[in-house]
Amino acid sequence: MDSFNKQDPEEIFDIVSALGQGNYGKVFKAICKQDKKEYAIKVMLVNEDIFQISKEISILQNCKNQNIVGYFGSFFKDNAIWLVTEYCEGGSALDLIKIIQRTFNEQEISAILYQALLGLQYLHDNKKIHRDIKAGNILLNEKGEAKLADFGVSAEQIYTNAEKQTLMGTPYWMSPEVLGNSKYNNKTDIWSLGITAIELAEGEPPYSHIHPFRAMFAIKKNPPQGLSNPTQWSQEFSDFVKKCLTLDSNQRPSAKDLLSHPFIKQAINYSQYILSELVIENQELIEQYRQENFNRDDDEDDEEEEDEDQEDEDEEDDHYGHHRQEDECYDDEDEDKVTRAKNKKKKVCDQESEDTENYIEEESSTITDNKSKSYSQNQSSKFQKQPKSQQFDDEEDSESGQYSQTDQESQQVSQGHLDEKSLQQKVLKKQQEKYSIDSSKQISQKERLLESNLQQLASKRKQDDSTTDLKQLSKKLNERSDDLDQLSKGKNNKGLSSKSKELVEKYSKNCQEFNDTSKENSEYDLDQLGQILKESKELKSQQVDKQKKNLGLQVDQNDKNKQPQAKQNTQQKNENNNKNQDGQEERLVNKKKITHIDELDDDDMSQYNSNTMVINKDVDQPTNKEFVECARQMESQGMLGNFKQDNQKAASQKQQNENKNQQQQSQSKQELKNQQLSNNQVPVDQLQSKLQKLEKEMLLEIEVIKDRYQKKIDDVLLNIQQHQDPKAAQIYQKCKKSSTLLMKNISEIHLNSSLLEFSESDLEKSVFSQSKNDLQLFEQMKNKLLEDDLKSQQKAKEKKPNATEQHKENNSYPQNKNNQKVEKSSNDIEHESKQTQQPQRKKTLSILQKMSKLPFNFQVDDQMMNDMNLAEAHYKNLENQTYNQPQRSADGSRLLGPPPSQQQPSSKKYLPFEFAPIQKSKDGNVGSNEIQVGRNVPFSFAPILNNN
Ligand SMILES: Nc1ncnc2c1ncn2[C@@H]1O[C@H](COP(=O)(O)OP(=O)(O)OP(=O)(O)O)[C@@H](O)[C@H]1O
Repeated sequence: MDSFNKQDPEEIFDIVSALGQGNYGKVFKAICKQDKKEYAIKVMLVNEDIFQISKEISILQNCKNQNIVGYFGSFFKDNAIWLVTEYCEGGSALDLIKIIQRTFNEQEISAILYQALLGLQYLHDNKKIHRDIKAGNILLNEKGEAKLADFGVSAEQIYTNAEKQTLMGTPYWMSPEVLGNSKYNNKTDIWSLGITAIELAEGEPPYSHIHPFRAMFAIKKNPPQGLSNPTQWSQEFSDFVKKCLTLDSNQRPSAKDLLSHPFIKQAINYSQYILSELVIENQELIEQYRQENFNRDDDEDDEEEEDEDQEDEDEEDDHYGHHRQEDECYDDEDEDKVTRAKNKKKKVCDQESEDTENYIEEESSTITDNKSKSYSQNQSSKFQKQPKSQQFDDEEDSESGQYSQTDQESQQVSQGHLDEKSLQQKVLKKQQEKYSIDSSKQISQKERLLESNLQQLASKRKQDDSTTDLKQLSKKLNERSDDLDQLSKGKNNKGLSSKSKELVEKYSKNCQEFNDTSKENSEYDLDQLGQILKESKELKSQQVDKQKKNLGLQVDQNDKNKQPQAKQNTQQKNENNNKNQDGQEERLVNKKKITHIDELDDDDMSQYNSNTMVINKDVDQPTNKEFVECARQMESQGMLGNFKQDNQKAASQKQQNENKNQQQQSQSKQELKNQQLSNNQVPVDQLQSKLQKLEKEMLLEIEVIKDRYQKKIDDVLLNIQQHQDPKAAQIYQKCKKSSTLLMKNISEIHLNSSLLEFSESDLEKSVFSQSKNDLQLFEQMKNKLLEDDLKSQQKAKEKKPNATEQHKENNSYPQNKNNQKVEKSSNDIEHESKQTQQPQRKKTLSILQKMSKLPFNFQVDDQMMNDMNLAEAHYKNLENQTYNQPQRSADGSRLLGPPPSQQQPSSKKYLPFEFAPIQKSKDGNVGSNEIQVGRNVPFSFAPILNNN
């Protein structure tokens, strides 16, 4: 009694709430009036075993370790012992499993077991055996410390019974050596720790589905070897459990050994952190759980007072409890009843059950008196109604299974009950006081809890639902617009760089991902989508017109007319709808929401498509093969719907047409490509086809989304209208909200789409300006050649009079050496002129040839066309002149044909016939003799004459 504090504990502590109910008494949370710290007080009724309890307490007093629950003192009041220990905010590991409604994960398990092992190591080093290791006896606090508790009683029992091989502990956690009545040592705690590991992982110890008494024999006969389903767990964990459950206790590793097991070693760094988080995170739930339990226990106690029989049944239901005295009068029927009532899953086969039953019969008679005694002693009744003195004194009654109480004992029990009852009432009163004082605090706490729950829910939702996907998507699309930026830069640098190619591929991938993610999100706002599509369509149409104008192309009036036509169609459709649905006004009002989305039906989409494509229609459309491939990809993702069929039809038709043209085109395309490459020009077709493919993909995406929108919104509206379904209305609202995000992404698509167009237009401009440059170059060269030509003409004129004179003098083409000389010198001049002009001509013509094959229907200006036509005509004329002019024989007596070298003038091959249609002169003659050399004809194109 010396070890007990003589003071009245109620003067020292304020009991604030109940923490739990153990087999030996209730545990309360108390605040020390002096230091204002929180403590846990276990209130146990005592009897003449008080000396033994004080011995236990003294042992507890000697245990000072971070992983053993701290002891602060004990009080004796009203036949009850108040055991004051440190308060652990998290309660027991078993409590936590119930609170968080899940078993622990491996990290958490290793964290708990690591610290439990530290506690065990301390105990074992101090020659103590806990003997009741289980999840319910491992307490956790906010600091993340795990502490072994409830060992006080065990410690006492160690002293008194260890030498006698006493049956101690809680059946499911008991080691085979304890159950086998053989000598045991601290390794029994290791076994129990192994079972605890299973309990933490699976929620229950092995054999928990059968009655504790039967389980004892089952364990002995067929000891558990490890986790039920080791493949679900890591090898380390599985191995750890196996090692703990080594049958031969000598071979079983010690706490120290296990502290260096890989499964435990890994927890050294995170153990406290993880557990602290677990406790803090669930603090509110823990409080709630305690409160509920306290109220429930209180109710149960009231019922027990009213009905003793009921109380006995409650004791039978003590499934996880220690052995009870009633075990001696164990009744198979009762046990079956309990087992059935528990409705536990059957892990052990029937054969085993039968075996165990037989075993019970055999073995129960062999349990020693001593064992029975200690067994009974350990199994004091749940609410302490069975005084320990009787457990020891009334052996006969215990063994025969008779439960009898003397009046005196009944008095004690009732007194005990009263004490406990009054204490509870006090607690309740205190709680009420506290709650009334702190009611506002409580409310705000609850609000906070609610708020944090909502936040958690929201953040979970955020993670779970597709809004996250949309956010990611938006990010990706943003990236994509950067990509396109870079792409256009790449383009300006002439040709698709590998980087650009990479970007295009990346973009396609993004599109793909967009499709995937948007598929999951079915809550779109059709209204807004429709609006955006409409705007985008208009914008695009404007852009197209502008670009066409810039390029000197005619704006397709049909295109302009198409849109209003589509609108007219839709309006017509709507009007019809209205007519058909006369008398259903309400529905019409709502239907409008859909109908103006109907405006963006297939008509508009195809219009939209044609608008976006018109600029490229003569250039290099993506092949149908590519298109079909794209459609196929989307189909494989189940995204095409009706759109697919239409497009497939269109695609196959297009394919047929294209096949016809393909052969013709491919040759010229290849030529153009080669030329472009050789001239270091933009490989326009490559770029164009890529860009168009991207554009197509985007349009498909939009179409798919639009379809899905329509269906969803239709459904929802129908529900609202027809069934007045409030849930549908809610969904609709939700739909509206979530659509904002989606719209952002759709706008992104359009933004990018515009970007794409802009880059197309950039491309065109760049080609156009390049062509312009070429034109200027051409002009410069032409002028220079003209100048040169005039100069050489001038020169020729200066020298020609002699020749002419001589020619006049020698009308009959005499064989005159001088004459010949003169002729030769004239020819020389012409040849000189030809030689200087030829490279320049070559260059000019190559430019013209290049230009003739330029994309985008490049148009040659009038002046240039005129020049070229004149050049051609002049050439023809000269050719005729040359061929028609009679040559004279060397003696001048007869006319000869043109020399072989001039029969096919070499300059002919330079003429750009391909692109310069022959322009007839005013009189309708082409290349007539009327055209005079050196007057209207650009001299550069005139073939050099050999005026022999
Ligand atoms: N120091 C403590 N801090 C916080 N809660 C505690 C503390 N001690 C006990 N509890 C709570 O009280 C409950 C009852 O504890 P107690 O040790 O009396 O019983 P038990 O371990 O559940 O059963 P048994 O009596 O079989 O050992 C525990 O489950 C735990 O939730």
